[in-house]
Amino acid sequence: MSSKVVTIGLGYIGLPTSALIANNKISVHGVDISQHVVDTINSGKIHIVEPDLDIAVAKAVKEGFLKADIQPIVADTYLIVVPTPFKGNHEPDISYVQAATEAIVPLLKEGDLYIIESTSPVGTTEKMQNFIFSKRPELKGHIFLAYCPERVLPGNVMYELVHNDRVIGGVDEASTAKALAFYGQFVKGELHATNARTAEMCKLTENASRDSQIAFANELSLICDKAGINVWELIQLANKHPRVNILQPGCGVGGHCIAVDPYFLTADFPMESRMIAQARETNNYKSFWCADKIREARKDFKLKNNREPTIALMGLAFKPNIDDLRESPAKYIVQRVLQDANDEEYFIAEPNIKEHNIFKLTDYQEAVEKADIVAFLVAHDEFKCLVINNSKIVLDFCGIKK
Ligand SMILES: NC(=O)C1=CN([C@@H]2O[C@H](COP(=O)(O)OP(=O)(O)OC[C@H]3O[C@@H](n4cnc5c(N)ncnc54)[C@H](O)[C@@H]3O)[C@@H](O)[C@H]2O)C=CC1
Ligand SMILES: CC(=O)N[C@@H]1[C@@H](OP(=O)(O)OP(=O)(O)OC[C@H]2O[C@@H](n3ccc(=O)[nH]c3=O)[C@H](O)[C@@H]2O)O[C@H](C(=O)O)[C@@H](O)[C@@H]1O
Repeated sequence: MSSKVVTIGLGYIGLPTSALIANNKISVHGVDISQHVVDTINSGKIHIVEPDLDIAVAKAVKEGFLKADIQPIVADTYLIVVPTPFKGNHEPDISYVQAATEAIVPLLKEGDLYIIESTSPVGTTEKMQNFIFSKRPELKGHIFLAYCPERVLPGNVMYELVHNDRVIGGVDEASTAKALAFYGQFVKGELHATNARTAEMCKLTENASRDSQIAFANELSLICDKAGINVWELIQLANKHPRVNILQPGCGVGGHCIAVDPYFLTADFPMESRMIAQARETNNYKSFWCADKIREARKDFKLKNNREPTIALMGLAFKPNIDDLRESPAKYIVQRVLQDANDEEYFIAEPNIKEHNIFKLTDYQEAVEKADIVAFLVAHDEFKCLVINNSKIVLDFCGIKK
């Protein structure tokens, strides 16, 4: 049983995890390189948006079980929850995991448990094991190392952290057993034991699988557009088959997970992961295609009406009903269509954010009223209730009217 946990990285995953552990009356020392993050948490507040997280953090800090700091301290369990982005060439960047590990190497002692939760390329846990033992050879055989990926869905993190099943893979059986006992203290979902490489691969598989399934839906949308078939109706009908379950097409795939993690496979296994790579390309191409459709609609309108149209671009977030713009296909489309246009021809609407440092935002109802062409990029709930005058041209890339 853990008496002291150090979590490294207090973001969307590290902070909720720290609060959950602390609220199970286990002392947590949360570490982040951002002084703002540390100060905010120590004042009992939060720096990210996630339902019920504020209550969990306030309680944990007030009761003295959660403290944030810039530096780690001696503990018996260390959790690595730092970002794992990709570099410009789509190669995984594990430098944050490396830096976080470096920071705790001097603190490690016999019997300690080291766990990586960050989404990582296959072999990362073994790489960190080798790194730790290169610095501290006397720890060989005396500490436990494991990988346990996080699967929570933003917006429902506090529930899923407790109730989701977890896949836990140690570098050896003793490490797996030790990590299972750790998570058993606060997870109610089932805990599945495996080895570290399989656990790493499992996380990448889950997100690559979803990416490929969305690519299939996006490919269908391209075929249907050419064939003059309503893709939303088609998918609804196909899904009436007992063994078919097609996902929804959209304007591309965004967020910092599904649009990123499959590259961790294509970078390391380029010859073996051609379908996964193709799915990434299909989903990226879909955003490009949507931008071109908007440009075409603009040209057609100009030819028919002898004037430039006004265009409403509806949504900037990477998926419905959130304010997160990371890797957002809608944002990419807006940037692309604005390249060859005058700002005054466009109204950009994103009901989940108040202002943006690059785009001038317009109220979504006003945008629709003023526009000749309305392009729906994100299926936000607000947009579904809009009544649109028949005189307007509607480009529905996300199934608003399905
Ligand atoms: N956000 C999500 O929905 C999910 C994320 N993941 C994975 O979890 C990992 C963490 O992601 P998020 O929490 O979303 O990232 P985030 O960007 O919200 O938070 C990471 C935090 O780590 C801090 N940090 C960076 N380097 C550090 C260091 N050397 N020492 C201490 N702190 C450091 C940053 O200042 C930041 O506050 C990533 O690998 C991500 O792919 C997995 C499942 C879901
Ligand atoms: C396999 C899986 O469902 N992974 C989840 C995913 O969270 P995320 O919010 O990124 O996933 P998402 O809701 O599928 O959205 C990703 C992107 O895909 C698009 N999307 C999604 C479903 C669909 O039918 N069509 C579609 O176009 C969304 O609009 C968005 O742009 O990635 C998370 C992560 O790994 O960080 C993971 O924890 C979550 O459980």
